[in-house]
Amino acid sequence: MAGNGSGHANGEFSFGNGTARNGLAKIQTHKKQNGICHDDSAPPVKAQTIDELHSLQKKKSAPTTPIKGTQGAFAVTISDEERQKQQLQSISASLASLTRETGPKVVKGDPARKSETPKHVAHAHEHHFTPTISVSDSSLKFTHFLYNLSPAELYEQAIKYEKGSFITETGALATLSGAKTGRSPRDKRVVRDETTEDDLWWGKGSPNIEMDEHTFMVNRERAVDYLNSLDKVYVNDQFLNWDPENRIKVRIVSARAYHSLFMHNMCIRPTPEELENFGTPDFTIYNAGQFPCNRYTHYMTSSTSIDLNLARREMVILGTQYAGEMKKGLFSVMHYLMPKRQILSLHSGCNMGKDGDVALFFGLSGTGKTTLSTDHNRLLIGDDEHCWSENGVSNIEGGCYAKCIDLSREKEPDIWNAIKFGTVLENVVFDEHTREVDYSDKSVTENTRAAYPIEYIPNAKIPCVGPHPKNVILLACDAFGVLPPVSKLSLAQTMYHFISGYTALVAGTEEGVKEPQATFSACFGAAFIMLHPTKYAAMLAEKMLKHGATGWLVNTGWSGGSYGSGNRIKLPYTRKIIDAIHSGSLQEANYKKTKVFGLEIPTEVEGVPSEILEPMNTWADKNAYNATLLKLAGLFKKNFETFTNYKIGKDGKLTEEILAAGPIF
Ligand SMILES: Nc1ncnc2c1ncn2[C@@H]1O[C@H](COP(=O)(O)OP(=O)(O)OP(=O)(O)O)[C@@H](O)[C@H]1O
Ligand SMILES: O=C([O-])CC(=O)C(=O)O
Ligand SMILES: [Ca+2]
Ligand SMILES: [Mn+2]
Repeated sequence: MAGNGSGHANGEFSFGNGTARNGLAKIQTHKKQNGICHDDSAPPVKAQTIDELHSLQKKKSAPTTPIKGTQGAFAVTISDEERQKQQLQSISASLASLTRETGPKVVKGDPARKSETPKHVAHAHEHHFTPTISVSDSSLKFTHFLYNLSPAELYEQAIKYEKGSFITETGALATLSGAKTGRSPRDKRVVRDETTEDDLWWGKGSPNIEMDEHTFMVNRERAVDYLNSLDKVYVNDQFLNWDPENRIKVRIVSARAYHSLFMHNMCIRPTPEELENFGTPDFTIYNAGQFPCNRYTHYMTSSTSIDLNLARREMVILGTQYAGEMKKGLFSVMHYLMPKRQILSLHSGCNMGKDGDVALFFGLSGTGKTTLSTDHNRLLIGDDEHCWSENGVSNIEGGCYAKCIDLSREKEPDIWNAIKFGTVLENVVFDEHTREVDYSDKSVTENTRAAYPIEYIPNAKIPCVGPHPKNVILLACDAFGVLPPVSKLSLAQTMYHFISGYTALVAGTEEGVKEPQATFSACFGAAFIMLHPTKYAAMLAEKMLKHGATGWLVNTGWSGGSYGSGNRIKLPYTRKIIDAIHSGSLQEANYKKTKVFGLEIPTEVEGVPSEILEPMNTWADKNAYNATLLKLAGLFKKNFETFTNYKIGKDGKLTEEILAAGPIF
């Protein structure tokens, strides 16, 4: 009966009578001189009212280090007031309608906080504004903007206002991307004008579906009107590219806290000081994804349109809330801007050994860039988008975007541990009570994803830059199960496979793909390139030659049969293969040449059963193997026909070598 108020030694139970030694303590009140009772167990709070008490909870955040350029004798110091005003003007310019003289009033802050009276108000578009009765209602309303909110603030916004937002057991923000759970490449359009006409890759095989300037403006206005019709929008001002000389300033205007947090994680986060001096962005995204495009508009073939205008440096998103569109839209922009500066942009992961040896991991969606570049024994430079310049490599992004389907703590511990507070978890299924995520559940989609800042990986290399690559690893997830787990490539073979960009597209990342199927995607990312593939290929060949990098082809796909009968190569084996590439031991191995594809395969790799290194050994039916091998070779040949008329680089010799480096049968 312990704890019941009375503890008689003999175990007898009784209620205390108030005077007994062991009974309940008698309530004592201290009589004060004025006769008022005080609960003085703790010092009183420094507030007179509840509102005042709540106002004490938060303190004003401000940059703590001095702002660059304001310290010198001739430095112009602008006041906080002035800076706020400039920022407001910049954002109201972003939100301005291009057809109406007055837009909504733009104010900073959360409309839910009624007590905070806006300090500054700007009219989106202010020139010759004469109030007349013909002014529309939209010019009288307020649009609030929430500027570079922190993850904690965005969590609160998402949970309060966005259905389907939940905190998981480990603290991640689980969210739904809506009807679209993958990118929509058939709805990605690029404005064809005088400059892009000659610069860009158009026509067969190109990802750049054309649209005209006028249609872009129609969609832009539609997106801006939608955003302005809301009570509030989110604005992110961030950077792309860790190379300080080639850093790009981006602004993302979006309607959802989910989108703002996603981009907070995926782009490079400015310091408070950098944000103060941000100025005008180099590129702006208008994400009105909840709102469809208008099918009566010219060029529109569905209710989704992702429109890129390079001259205006703007992108408009209508009809899809899949956040990957923003990430990959900006990647397309980099694929245009960087080659203009002789810098090669790459759809690759990148990591570095303790001794400074850098490896690039190319591959289409789902082939293992994120999984294999996230390596406990190496420093992570980035998982998806890089630049290779005269100075070495640099990550374009500030975060990672990992596939989560069947994620396990054992096989991918670093990614597992990165799924914590601040991480966006898209389209996963979780227990309604414990909020434990079931990573094997595909009920919403196969393409479940986690977006987290790169520093969530313990051995991230920050700043995310490194020296010139030593190994260039081409990842292919071969659903046919005929490509060897690893082969060493000549430069010509590397170029052949880079231009081919083969994989079996894993279900889900692109809309409408339900099971693996053979895909060829030039430069392992045709959906994102803007120039002709041979332009990137020539740059890669030149850089690999100059810096003595070795090319490798790694099959992270099937072994022992095609999809359906064989199995995916075990991740621990692939990791062993990658280890041997990094350590240099695979360079020294004995090799033999395969039939048809002419690939050099090692006879031994430490930690990998030797019999799987030659795919034919793993197939029970050798005839089926040979037939499948020839079938795939035929698909390669057919795909490469488009490129046979192009010269790669200055040297005609390399072009011929590349053509000869494909399958021969
Ligand atoms: N042998 C293997 N090698 C690599 N990945 C494997 C292997 N077997 C299974 N996988 C799984 O395949 C997926 C690879 O996805 P990953 O996120 O690395 O793709 P990605 O190349 O980064 O694609 P994206 O560009 O779409 O982000 C992971 O879910 C991983 O667990
Ligand atoms: O873009 C996405 O949605 C995911 C990704 O990295 C890719 O598909 O290459
Ligand atoms: Ca990835
Ligand atoms: Mn990718």
